[in-house]
Amino acid sequence: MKTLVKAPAKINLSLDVLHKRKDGFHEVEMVMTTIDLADRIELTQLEEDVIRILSHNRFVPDDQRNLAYQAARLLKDRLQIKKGVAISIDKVIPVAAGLAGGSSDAAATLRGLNQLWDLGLSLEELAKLGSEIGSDVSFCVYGGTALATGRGEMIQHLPAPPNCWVILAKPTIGVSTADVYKNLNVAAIEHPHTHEMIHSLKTEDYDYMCQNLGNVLESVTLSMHPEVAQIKEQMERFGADAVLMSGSGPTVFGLVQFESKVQRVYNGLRGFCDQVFAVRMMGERNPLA
Ligand SMILES: C[C@@](CO)(OP(=O)(O)O)[C@H](O)COP(=O)(O)OP(=O)(O)OC[C@H]1O[C@@H](n2ccc(N)nc2=O)[C@H](O)[C@@H]1O
Ligand SMILES: Nc1ncnc2c1ncn2[C@@H]1O[C@H](COP(=O)(O)OP(=O)(O)O)[C@@H](O)[C@H]1O
Repeated sequence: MKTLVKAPAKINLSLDVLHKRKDGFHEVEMVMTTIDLADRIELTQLEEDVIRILSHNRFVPDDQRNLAYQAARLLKDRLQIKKGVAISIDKVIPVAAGLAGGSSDAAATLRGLNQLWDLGLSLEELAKLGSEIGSDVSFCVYGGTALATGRGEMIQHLPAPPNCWVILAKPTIGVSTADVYKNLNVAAIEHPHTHEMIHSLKTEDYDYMCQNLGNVLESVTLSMHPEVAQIKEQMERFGADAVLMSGSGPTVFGLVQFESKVQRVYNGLRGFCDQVFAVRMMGERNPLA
């Protein structure tokens, strides 16, 4: 028995940090949306009681460090499932990029195993389990567009962003999310306009959405990796309507409303980065599986 699940990447249209919590995590306010750049996860039931990870990407761990492995382990332990699973990950989303690739693989594994093992869990129950794996996993269980608060695991659904293209450019460096949060000076934060961003989605106002993109982690990653600033400049120079770093980076995304401009921005970035993508926002939430 097999099931195939899509694991889409996310971008943060806005990312604010309110304060550092006693548990070491940061209290955040993030508007997130899924984009049409996805890993494909194939889950095959095994009679032997093991979890196997198969991936051709050398940056993806094939043991218990893999977030998809952790998702299967969590379901097996909580629901006392004795069956095994082979998890094959066709990796498309760049790794350690600020696009939640690992979190989305974990979320897709939760949704897929719910179906494969006929567990009957709701998306809410899967999202709650996912929050034990990582802060971004709950959002990835639902997909779509949402305001994420708490450490990222509290989800309020929002309307899909106005139709547009997203050009993504990832420099060869990888960024550690923990290091970026560690280097953030919470006292000096200039807060982005989260409520205005939400308003732009509710009123389907593309220009207002572009004006209100903001990410407080951007300046931290930029100071650690100046090449990210160069990519931002290129993206602006080639005509993207608005440009921002996603999550803790280093991926930079540019929004483009008209298809006629997409090729120009895409080609302009190809000379600077190996990994460049032109995709659509997904808008819609994930099906249960
Ligand atoms: C920055 C964001 C924005 O969407 O995404 P990425 O850049 O990783 O994609 C997220 O907040 C990342 O979420 P995720 O990658 O799931 O983080 P976790 O595994 O839970 O945490 C990794 C580390 O980041 C720090 N962390 C994470 C979330 C948070 N609200 N406060 C934190 O301080 C902690 O040091 C933690 O040990
Ligand atoms: N399924 C997975 N895909 C990618 N990375 C994974 C996965 N499982 C664990 N990891 C580890 O998680 C780290 C963060 O990866 P990723 O989720 O791609 O980035 P980000 O947190 O920036 O969105 C990587 O360095 C990698 O070692």
